[in-house]
Amino acid sequence: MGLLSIIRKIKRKEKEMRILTVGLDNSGKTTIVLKINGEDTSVISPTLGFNIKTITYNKYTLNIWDIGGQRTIRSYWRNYFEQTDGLVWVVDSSDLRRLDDCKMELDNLLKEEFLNELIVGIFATSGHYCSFCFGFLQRLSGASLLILANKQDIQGALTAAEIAKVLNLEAMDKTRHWKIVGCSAYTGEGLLEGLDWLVQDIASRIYVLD
Ligand SMILES: Nc1nc2c(ncn2[C@@H]2O[C@H](COP(=O)(O)OP(=O)(O)OP(=O)(O)O)[C@@H](O)[C@H]2O)c(=O)[nH]1
Ligand SMILES: [Mg+2]
Repeated sequence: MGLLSIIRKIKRKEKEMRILTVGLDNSGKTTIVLKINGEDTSVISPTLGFNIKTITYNKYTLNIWDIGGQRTIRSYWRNYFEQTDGLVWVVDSSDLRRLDDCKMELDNLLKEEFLNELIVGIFATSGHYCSFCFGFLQRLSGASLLILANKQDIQGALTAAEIAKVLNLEAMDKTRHWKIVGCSAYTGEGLLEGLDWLVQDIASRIYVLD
């Protein structure tokens, strides 16, 4: 594949973003995605596989994958990493007992996601110096990471700053683009602020050729 066709390929796809929503079970992933999409959030059940929503946001088409977070199905998360532009990690800020578990799962996820992107990038582009460089540069920092400190409407919930401390986000790999936002899927507070940052960050990171 020549340089021009690579650029064309990138430009054709630039309006689409693949976003993965993950986090422990009961953290509010499905409720958040429904709320963002303007759907009824009153009847929700645990996600046993995944749901996909396609949402038009500004000039972008977002393919949002909402993956079930129960312990027994967490090992399947890695199956969804390929070509992911944005990761949304949802935390139940009121579930203090499970914050250690939450931190451990996030650390594991980031390690796996980074390796996966790197391996895919190398195999998909092997033999082509230019495309290797593009793939490598695009993926170097891994997906943009938005952490949603959900359920801020519950009394006693930790703030976004407190969650950031517990998850030790400042110690994260410096190449990773991340942001934490406090939100409530019930009131809608914080959701658009988070989504806005994510979409802008992906756009500036991936579509550098625009
Ligand atoms: N108070 C409050 N409850 C919430 C909020 N978001 C979600 N919930 C509730 O938390 C529970 C779990 O929400 P889900 O959206 O199913 O959580 P999930 O992360 O998709 O769970 P899994 O699919 O099992 O991984 C439901 O009873 C929701 O109504 C929130 O912002 N505030
Ligand atoms: Mg769910």
